[in-house]
Amino acid sequence: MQPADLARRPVLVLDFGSQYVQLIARRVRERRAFAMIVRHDISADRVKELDPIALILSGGPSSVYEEGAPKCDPGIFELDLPILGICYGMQLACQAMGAKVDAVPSREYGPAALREVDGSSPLLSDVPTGTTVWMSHGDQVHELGEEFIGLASTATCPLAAVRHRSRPVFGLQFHPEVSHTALGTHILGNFLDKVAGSPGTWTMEAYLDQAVRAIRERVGPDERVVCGVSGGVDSSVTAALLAKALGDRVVCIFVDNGLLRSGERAAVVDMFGRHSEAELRVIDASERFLTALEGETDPQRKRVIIGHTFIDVFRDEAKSIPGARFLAQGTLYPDVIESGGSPDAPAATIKHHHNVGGLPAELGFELIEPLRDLFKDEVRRLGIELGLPEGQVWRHPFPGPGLAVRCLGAVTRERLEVLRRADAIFLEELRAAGLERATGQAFAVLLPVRSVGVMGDGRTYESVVALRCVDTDDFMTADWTRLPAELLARASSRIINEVKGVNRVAYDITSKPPGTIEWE
Ligand SMILES: Nc1ncnc2c1ncn2[C@@H]1O[C@H](COP(=O)(O)OP(=O)(O)OP(=O)(O)O)[C@@H](O)[C@H]1O
Ligand SMILES: O=c1[nH]c(=O)c2[nH+]cn([C@@H]3O[C@H](COP(=O)(O)O)[C@@H](O)[C@H]3O)c2[nH]1
Ligand SMILES: NC(=O)CC[C@H](N)C(=O)O
Ligand SMILES: [Mg+2]
Repeated sequence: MQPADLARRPVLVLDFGSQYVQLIARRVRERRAFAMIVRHDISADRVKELDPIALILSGGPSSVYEEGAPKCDPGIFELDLPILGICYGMQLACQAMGAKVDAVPSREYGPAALREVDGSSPLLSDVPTGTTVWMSHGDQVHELGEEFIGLASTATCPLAAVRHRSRPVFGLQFHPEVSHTALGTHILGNFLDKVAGSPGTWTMEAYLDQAVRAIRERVGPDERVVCGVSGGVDSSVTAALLAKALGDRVVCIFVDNGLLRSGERAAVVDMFGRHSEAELRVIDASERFLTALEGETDPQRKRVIIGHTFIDVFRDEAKSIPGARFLAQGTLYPDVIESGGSPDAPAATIKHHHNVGGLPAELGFELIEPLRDLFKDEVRRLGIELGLPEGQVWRHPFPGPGLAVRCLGAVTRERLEVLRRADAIFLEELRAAGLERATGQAFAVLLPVRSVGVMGDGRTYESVVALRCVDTDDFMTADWTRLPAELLARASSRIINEVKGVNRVAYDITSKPPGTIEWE
């Protein structure tokens, strides 16, 4: 087997509803193995098809002894694959093989120190006694039965780590994936390297080779790929990847949907011209988008309208591109998860990302989405690997539905213009303060309310703009940026003075969760 193929064999993370399931996937990738999150009840047959090197059973809010608690297909324990159960996952694996699980009298949340560590076990190799681990449980394994052996304890948890006597099955009652568990990534690494035999070669370089090969296998010599580009990181990386795989059989399409920021169209065309060899077509579809959005105020319906209109525009343009069977998009893992996940890993729908949940049923293209498994920071590393310029790689994201999901309420040309000007001022001030690169994403939102003010001794009754700026690497979680008060003051005063129709500016101090980054 080629090293690249072995690198590509996944570690499947079975999702039992843990808050931390994404984090487990990230940690696995940090140890250079390829993680895929799948539903907890994935069948043993499907697992065999996916050909993983190991399984990780996540934690979860349920108790294994409750009616209706999520279970896995018992067949997965018969596949002889290395398995690591974390918290609920450990309780489930132990219960499935004869152990007893019960509620503990006092629940355990937060730090605990490991004792009686069996350092001869591969899982806990180089993990000293006294290591701090993070606990979050109200149940625990009481009687191990015949098949398991304890590997470590804490003051209140006699079985903090266990292993099966003869199979490569391990369990951790604590959470190795959270950063508060000292050596957590090391312990996961022990499982991957020493138990599962992971080659640790899942690098961005290996990913790139693999992705290029897969594209070449799919697209025939007379076929072409239409690639939606927005100037954003994800689509620029997608376009560069396609150009590497297919040369001039890629046609890039940038749609001006009338929802772009101030100066964006010219900047994108300029950047693309300087750094890409691929053909770029710019389509002015603003009339079409704004007409389709007329009178719509519901956030999900706005996204669906935009997703459909994008596809209509791509389809019309593809008529003049012979052999255009494929549409490429820069879809990332968070877009998929927030849109409700995939059949292998369903999740709650948070919002229809225009490029996933907002797509029409009949696409008219086959999709190529080489970044679908990646987080944003991984895409940025891939961009660097592909030689994209720094400015492009570190650009703040801008969503495909653009200003439509920041213009709360009805989307009209007039309201878009107000928003565009306020947004430009905020970004100008952020750049002037040298803080663009240090922050994850920043923008203005136009609220559908008016407030009373006093300007020039007279009463005003005008719109409110909210400013949002967040710190994040992966855009799955985020905290609001503690921007300097002087910067906020300057932005606020300039927006009110320079943008007619706005008399109040607010700063959004909500993290994600519970908020999302965008307001709609
Ligand atoms: N104006 C546009 N014209 C053509 N395609 C677009 C446009 N906006 C978005 N897309 C398509 O939708 C995909 C998802 O958009 P998204 O904003 O998530 O990614 P991006 O714009 O490439 O990167 P970033 O997240 O950094 O903004 C893009 O990768 C691209 O394929
Ligand atoms: O191309 C996109 N189409 C969409 O429909 C969409 N919705 C949100 N986003 C971007 O995704 C990231 C996470 O956003 P939320 O916290 O608002 O869900 C942030 O970077 C958002 O800007 C989108 N990008
Ligand atoms: N974090 C978890 O996986 C918790 C598992 C189980 N609900 C418990 O309380 O022990
Ligand atoms: Mg974008």
